[in-house]
Amino acid sequence: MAYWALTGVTAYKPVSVKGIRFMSIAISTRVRLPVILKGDDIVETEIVSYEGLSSESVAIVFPGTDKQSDTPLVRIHSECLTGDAFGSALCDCGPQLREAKQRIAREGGVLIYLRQEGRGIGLYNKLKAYKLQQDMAMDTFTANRHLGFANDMRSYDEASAMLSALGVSSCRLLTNNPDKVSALEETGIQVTERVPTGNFGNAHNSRYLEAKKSHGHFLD
Ligand SMILES: Nc1nc2c(ncn2[C@@H]2O[C@H](COP(=O)(O)OP(=O)(O)OP(=O)(O)O)[C@@H](O)[C@H]2O)c(=O)[nH]1
Ligand SMILES: [Zn+2]
Repeated sequence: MAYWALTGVTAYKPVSVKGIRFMSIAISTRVRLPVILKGDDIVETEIVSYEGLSSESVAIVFPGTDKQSDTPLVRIHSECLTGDAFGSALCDCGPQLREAKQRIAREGGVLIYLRQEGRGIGLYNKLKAYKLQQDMAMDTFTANRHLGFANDMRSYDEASAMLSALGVSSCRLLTNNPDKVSALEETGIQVTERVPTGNFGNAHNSRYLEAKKSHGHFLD
């Protein structure tokens, strides 16, 4: 199911032309956003909002993006309130987001922050999935299915449209997730290189990382 169908919010739906899906969205607001990388190391970015999305997803454009070749470094990050904001050790999202900001700040590029919490099932359902993992020893994907969802409910059509609206038609993608690479290619954004994101294992997320690996993630 597409994400906008899950959330019940109407967005402009993608149309298919010669097998490539397109979405019609437009940039709404671009505004300066200084971002703290570490200590007093601050980078001047721009945050971008859009019209026509199913949720309030944003792009963060780092300086130097337009000076790069035609293939900026891009990270498409799905929202994880627990990991991104609270520093949860149950997943690897927090360290991945920090890594992405630091790497993209070094050379320019774009961070797409998709409001697809819990792989698209939403925060409260993700917490239910955590409960099943903790009480019934289910893995992250089994817990999703137990709740009546697919393994992964995300769509990257909007991410692709957000990049296109910024003039990005090809990129180097910071990810270990093969689905993100193929989804961008299917929507007409060329991925010239998959740049691996780090392996941020700890004592609490080993089962989560193992489950991702068994579902095709490139994790060593
Ligand atoms: N349903 C569910 N979602 C989870 C769980 N743990 C983390 N997540 C969500 O998984 C998503 C991870 O997103 P990303 O880091 O962008 O993507 P990824 O698929 O791990 O791929 P990478 O690009 O390699 O990081 C976030 O939306 C988290 O909220 C879980 O146990 N159950
Ligand atoms: Zn997370």
